[in-house]
Amino acid sequence: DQSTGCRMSEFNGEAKTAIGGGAINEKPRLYSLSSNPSPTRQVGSIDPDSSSWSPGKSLGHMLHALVGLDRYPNYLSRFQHIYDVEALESALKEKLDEVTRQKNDIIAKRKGIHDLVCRYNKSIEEKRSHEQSHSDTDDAAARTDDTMECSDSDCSNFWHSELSPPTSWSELKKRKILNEDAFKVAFQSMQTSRHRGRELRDFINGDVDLDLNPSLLEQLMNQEMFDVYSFPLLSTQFCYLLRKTVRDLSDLCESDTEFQYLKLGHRPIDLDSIGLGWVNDMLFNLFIRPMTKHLFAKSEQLQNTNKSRNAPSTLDWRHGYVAGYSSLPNGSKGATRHRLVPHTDDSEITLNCCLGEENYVGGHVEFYGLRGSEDEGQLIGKVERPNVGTALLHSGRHLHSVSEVTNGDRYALIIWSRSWSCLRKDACPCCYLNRRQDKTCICAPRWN
Ligand SMILES: O=C(O)CCC(=O)C(=O)O
Ligand SMILES: [Fe+2]
Repeated sequence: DQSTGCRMSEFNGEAKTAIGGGAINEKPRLYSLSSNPSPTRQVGSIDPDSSSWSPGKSLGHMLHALVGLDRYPNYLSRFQHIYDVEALESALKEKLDEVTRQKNDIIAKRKGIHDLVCRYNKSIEEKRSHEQSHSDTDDAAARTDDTMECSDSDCSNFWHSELSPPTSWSELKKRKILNEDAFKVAFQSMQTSRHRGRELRDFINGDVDLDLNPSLLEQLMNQEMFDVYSFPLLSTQFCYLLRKTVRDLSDLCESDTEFQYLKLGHRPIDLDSIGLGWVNDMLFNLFIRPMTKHLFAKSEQLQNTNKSRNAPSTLDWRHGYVAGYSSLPNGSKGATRHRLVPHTDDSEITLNCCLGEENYVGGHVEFYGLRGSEDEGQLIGKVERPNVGTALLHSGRHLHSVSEVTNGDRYALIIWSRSWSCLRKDACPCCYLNRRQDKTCICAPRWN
């Protein structure tokens, strides 16, 4: 989610809930959990409330217990009092209840968002039919009825033609989804690679890896500052379409009482949830993964060391959303951010593509060095106003912020990508973020 990045502690005092407040974490990271039902007292004479062991209050205690359970047989036999074990039991149950609550919430929300998108599509089709058929209204009504039914539960097949997934390289080109130069780099690289002639969908689905030609890439990309690269990615038309879709859906959600509970435009809009996951897949597989192999594989430890230097990057997960900012933040246009405090993303590599508007003021992306490096916290540089369609690529642990938007509205498509199979597999989150390799962490194999 867009609130799980870690932010810099010096900004902790800011308003967290106000619209446009700029903060991204709902909860300060104090290693404590919100509520803690007192463990029931059953055995022993010591007052359990006076015990300093408190996995329900201290996230640190809970993590100790999880590592202990994972590492030692009969770990819990070390606890003298059963109520201490029960304290752990109830803390874990509370977490499990939270997982179930969030799961049910997500299922219900996704269903609601799906219905909202259907309603939006219907209104577009109706408008088009109306425009097209002044002469033959009966025909138009019949056509409209055909498009009314939506049984596709993942929204992927019912978007109107401009937002449906492209099925071939020529369609991708014709529909002008990508910036022309970016398309050429991807297409020409495909044609000169061992996967020459493979279908676009094989790449978008991740069935085959695209090798981007390094010299074409060099012509396409710029280095903005240490560890931050930019390149033209999407066409201005497609940026406009994404921006308009986010605004229209947010507006419809706000104005229709049936959908208001969804509050779609009050948070960044997850592309998967509105049936546009193909955009994430396309950008992830055609650009983020192959570019990462050239730019970050070593520095971010994303290269599988068992494989050759040419092995694809180990990124295997993506999450994409449109974040909206405004000088007048408002949920009905999908722009509730005013600015964003310095933070790191919960991602290995982040893609940040400017969707416009054309004339917003402010909203610069500022960078403050890699978490875990000597430069952490130093302002390294800023990207003031990229062209619409231009993307930045940076590592998720590069601290960054967005300055206040002082006029107009600003939208950005953000894609977070991770490497569950490699970088995150054997590292605790803290060592992962700081790239510690000394193996002294409690989670490391040599501990104890
Ligand atoms: O809006 C931007 O340019 C950056 C957004 C961002 O950093 C985030 O959502 O994590
Ligand atoms: Fe971010």
